[in-house]
This record gives sequence, C-alpha cells and structure tokens, in this order.
Amino acid sequence: MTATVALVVAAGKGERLGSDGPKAFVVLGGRPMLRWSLEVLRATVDDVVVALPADTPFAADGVRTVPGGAERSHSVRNALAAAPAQAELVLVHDAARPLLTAAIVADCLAAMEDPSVDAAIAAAAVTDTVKEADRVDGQVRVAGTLDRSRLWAVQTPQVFRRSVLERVLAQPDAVLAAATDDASLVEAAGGTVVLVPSPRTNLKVTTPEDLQLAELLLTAREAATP
Ligand SMILES: Nc1ccn([C@@H]2O[C@H](COP(=O)(O)OP(=O)(O)OP(=O)(O)O)[C@@H](O)[C@H]2O)c(=O)n1
Ligand SMILES: C[C@](O)(CO)[C@H](O)COP(=O)(O)O
Repeated sequence: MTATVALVVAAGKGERLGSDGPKAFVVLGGRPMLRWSLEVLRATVDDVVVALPADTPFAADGVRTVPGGAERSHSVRNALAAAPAQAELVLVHDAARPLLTAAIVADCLAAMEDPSVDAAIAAAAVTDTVKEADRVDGQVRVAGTLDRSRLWAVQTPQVFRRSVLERVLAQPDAVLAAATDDASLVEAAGGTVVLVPSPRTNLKVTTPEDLQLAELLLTAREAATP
C-alpha cells in the first residue's frame, strides 16, 4: 500500500470572515472548525501534519504540528517538511473546508492510481453563468461571457505525488505567494493535473455568510448520521 500523509493548512488569519481569532479555531457545530476535517483525515490517511497560526497551541492524537508561513503555500511547504519520510502521496487540505467527507478523499486518492497523473484535485462543475468584467469609471463593465462547460470551481483536497510537490514548492517565496492553490504550481511546471468531481457542499468558509451555510450543512449532516 502507498503511504499517505495529509497536510492541513490552518494558519490563515481569516480577515474576510472578520473573526476575533484565527479562522480555523472559530467554533462551528460545537467544535473548532479545524476538528471537522481532521476527524475525516485521521480515518482516511496514514499521517496528518497541521500548519498552525503563531501562538496557537493545538494538540490532537497522532497529529504533527508546524508553524504556518506568511502565505498559504508557505504553510503547505512548512507542513511538507514535517511529513514522514515514507509518505509518497501528499494530500493538501484547507482547514477552512470543514465539510470534507471520506468519499471525497477516497475519490481523490483513487485518481492517483493512474501513474500518468501528477495531481488529482477536488472540484465542482460551475453551474452559474460566469462573466468577465472590468472596473471602468465607477462601473463594473462586462467584457464577455465564459464557456461554462469548461469551468470548474476548484477545492481541496488536492493530492500530489510527493516528489512533484517537493519540486514545485522549492521555488522562490514570491512564486509560491502568487499561487492561490498548489495544483497551479504543478500546471505551470507542465504536470498532469486531473479534476475529481466533488459536491459544492465542500465549501470554503471565507465570509460570515459561508460560516452560516457551513453550520446549517453540518447540523443537517450530523442529524442524518445514525
Ligand atoms: N498564511 C496562510 C494563509 C492561509 N492558510 C490556510 O489556507 C486555507 C485557505 O485560506 P483562506 O480561506 O483564504 O484563509 P485565510 O488566509 O485565513 O483568509 P483571509 O484571506 O480572509 O485572511 C485556510 O485553511 C487557511 O488557514 C494558511 O495555512 N496559511
Ligand atoms: C486552495 C483553494 O481552497 C482552492 O479553492 C483556494 O484557492 C484557496 O484560496 P484563498 O485565496 O486562500 O481563499
């Protein structure tokens, strides 16, 4: 069996959420947000490393912790450095996506069984019509409408072959800082990245509205769990 490790990035401030403390520790459904995805990952991968905000003590059984970095991808790099040597597949997940399920993890890992694939990433097909627009003279002016059939909203988890992730994360800090997800670094290096269809409910808590929605979805999920 190929050894797997999950890197959970939890070191963000959550400025868009406007919470008092770090977003990953905001209480959601009765527990810190980070705990939801950790529970799923501890049951589905071999090891877990969490990148934490400065001065935030946290401990969970069988979980390694490291300090996060200035930007998200720097936190991923710090966590990867603490991954066990035997882990060949690396799953990166945002603590800000508490609605992760074991089925999403299993689908992403299954996609890595194809040796030609460098990375397999969860994504939901876009269902809205999407327009490009520019801000001109105080207006937001439409420049065009995109072909929705080719658009996917990308999520985490994103699973990588370790050697591939190590190579792209060895780039200078400024290159990493510009990447809003890790897969884009692999794409830029010419790697093969495949999308793994995932439900839109695997949302990222970014704004107060997302937090309300996540609370509703988690409550419904818990109520439906025997
Ligand atoms: N320096 C950073 C920045 C982000 N993250 C993590 O990356 C994930 C996605 O980031 P995002 O939701 O944008 O979180 P924040 O950076 O906290 O949000 P904001 O931009 O609103 O401050 C989150 O789980 C966040 O904790 C991290 O580990 N280290
Ligand atoms: C990685 C990610 O969750 C994929 O949707 C997202 O890109 C993180 O972006 P953010 O700018 O840190 O919110």
